[in-house]
Amino acid sequence: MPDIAPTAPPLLAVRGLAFARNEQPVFGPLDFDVDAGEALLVQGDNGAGKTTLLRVLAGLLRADAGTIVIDGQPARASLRARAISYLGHLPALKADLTALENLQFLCGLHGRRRGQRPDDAFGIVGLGGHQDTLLRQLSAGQKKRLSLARLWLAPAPLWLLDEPYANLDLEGINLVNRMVQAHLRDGGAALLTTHGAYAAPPVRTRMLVLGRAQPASAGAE
Ligand SMILES: Nc1ncnc2c1ncn2[C@@H]1O[C@H](COP(=O)(O)OP(=O)(O)OP(=O)(O)O)[C@@H](O)[C@H]1O
Repeated sequence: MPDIAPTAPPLLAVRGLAFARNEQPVFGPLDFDVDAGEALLVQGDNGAGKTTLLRVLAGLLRADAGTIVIDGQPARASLRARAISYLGHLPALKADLTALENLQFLCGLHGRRRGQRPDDAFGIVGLGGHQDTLLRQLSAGQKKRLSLARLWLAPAPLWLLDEPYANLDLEGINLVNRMVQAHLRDGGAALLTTHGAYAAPPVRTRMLVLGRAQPASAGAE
């Protein structure tokens, strides 16, 4: 008998996923997989449903049809909480806490990767010296960098990144790409929405184009 090694399930498997508002379809039905070590670039025009898709995957909106399976398990709330880190348009940060207090608070909620401390993340995202700055005194780009620090600290393997490049300077854009590369190298996966042409990180990437009459997903390197 040949020795056939069992193959790992995709980190994310989506089948027949559809979402409608007021009976008007926003997207779907969609079928796609994302493997560990892979990025999925979600593209489409304004209003095509990119943010909605990420919010459905994160469990913030309920799908009308379809299944979401994470690492071989149905995506129940407790699994999503462990497995998914969602970076949305609005940073989930508290205006009257300092930058460091925000990270400590979020690590308390979501846990943190082994060996990583909130203090260390400031240097990684280029916010060194801002630990004690109140969140409301940070610029939009600095807030985005703080959200990236939270993402960096989170232990979740599946990153859902909605416009992660927005408000960032060129160095910040490179930072996102380096973070995604390192995360994928560590066996994670990332879904990214973006309008930026520069924004495909140099990693194994699939494309998902929403809002067009064509197959929903196509593989790409
Ligand atoms: N809270 C809401 N209530 C009602 N309709 C909404 C709401 N949010 C989004 N929509 C509608 O759902 C559709 C998809 O919006 P979504 O934000 O997912 O698009 P998107 O592809 O992310 O767009 P963009 O590129 O502009 O960010 C749009 O037609 C939008 O008008």
